[in-house]
Amino acid sequence: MSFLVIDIGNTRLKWGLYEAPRPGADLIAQGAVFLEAIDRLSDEGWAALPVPGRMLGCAVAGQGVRRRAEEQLELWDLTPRWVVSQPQDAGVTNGYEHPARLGSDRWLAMIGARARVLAAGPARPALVVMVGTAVTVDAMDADGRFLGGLILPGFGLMLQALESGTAGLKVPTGEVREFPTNTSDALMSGGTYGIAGAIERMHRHLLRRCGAEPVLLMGGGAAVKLAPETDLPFELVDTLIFEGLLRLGAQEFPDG
Ligand SMILES: Nc1ncnc2c1ncn2[C@@H]1O[C@H](COP(=O)(O)OP(=O)(O)O)[C@@H](O)[C@H]1O
Ligand SMILES: CC(C)(COP(=O)(O)O)[C@@H](O)C(=O)NCCC(=O)O
Ligand SMILES: [K+]
Repeated sequence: MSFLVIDIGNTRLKWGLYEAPRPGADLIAQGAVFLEAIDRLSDEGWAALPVPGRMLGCAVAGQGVRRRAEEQLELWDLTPRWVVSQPQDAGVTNGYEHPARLGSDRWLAMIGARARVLAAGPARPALVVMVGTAVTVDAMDADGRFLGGLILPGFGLMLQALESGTAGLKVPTGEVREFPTNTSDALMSGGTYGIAGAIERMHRHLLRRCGAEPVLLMGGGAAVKLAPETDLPFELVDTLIFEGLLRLGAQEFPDG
């Protein structure tokens, strides 16, 4: 039975239709829309899709946005199910003080990352970086224990904050330069190196804590902007959250 996965972030809703709720299942179709366009999904992106049999999603953009997505899901006879971060699931242990307060997108990305690490060989620590509206840098040890993570503003939010909080920083988009010599480049380089620096810092913390080189996995809409400035070896994976949803989906819907 086909399986619809949905990831609602603070900028865009990403969706994917898989052939079954099972890790490694074939992706039949996928798409992404800005939150403003959610209300058109049933008329546009979803209109011609084969009817999904099951659905599982995560939503960190608030109740109102989630409800708008649920209205679009009425196109089909589906029960919407949304993931809440658990103390432990799918081989990952949640070290947050209040496990349910961890963003469900982060939780799913770590579940997806854990499966990837184990599939690639002997267990290793992992650094899971999601570059979206916000940037999260989450550390997981070789036993699948989430140790803790950082939250930073993403590219858009950093620039918006600087633009609205100052008189002299309303400038066109710049380039990343080692030694920026104009305002545009200074802003773009500051944001990029700010995020890259946080990743390097957390990588160091994790290496020190675990005594083993972590795998660095990066995803999210703006991960490609960061990739050229990341000196550490990394892997770009845009489907980490979907992979987490497939794993949880396989548990939730064991007979497909
Ligand atoms: N099509 C696009 N147009 C403009 N910016 C984009 C686009 N896709 C991704 N981005 C960048 O990625 C960020 C959002 O990534 P996304 O993964 O959709 O975030 P979220 O999960 O928070 O909704 C934006 O802040 C922007 O920098
Ligand atoms: C950190 C986030 C805002 C990231 O959201 P995104 O950039 O994917 O839109 C989201 O995961 C969230 O609201 N988390 C809850 C707080 C926490 O994880 O501690
Ligand atoms: K994010």
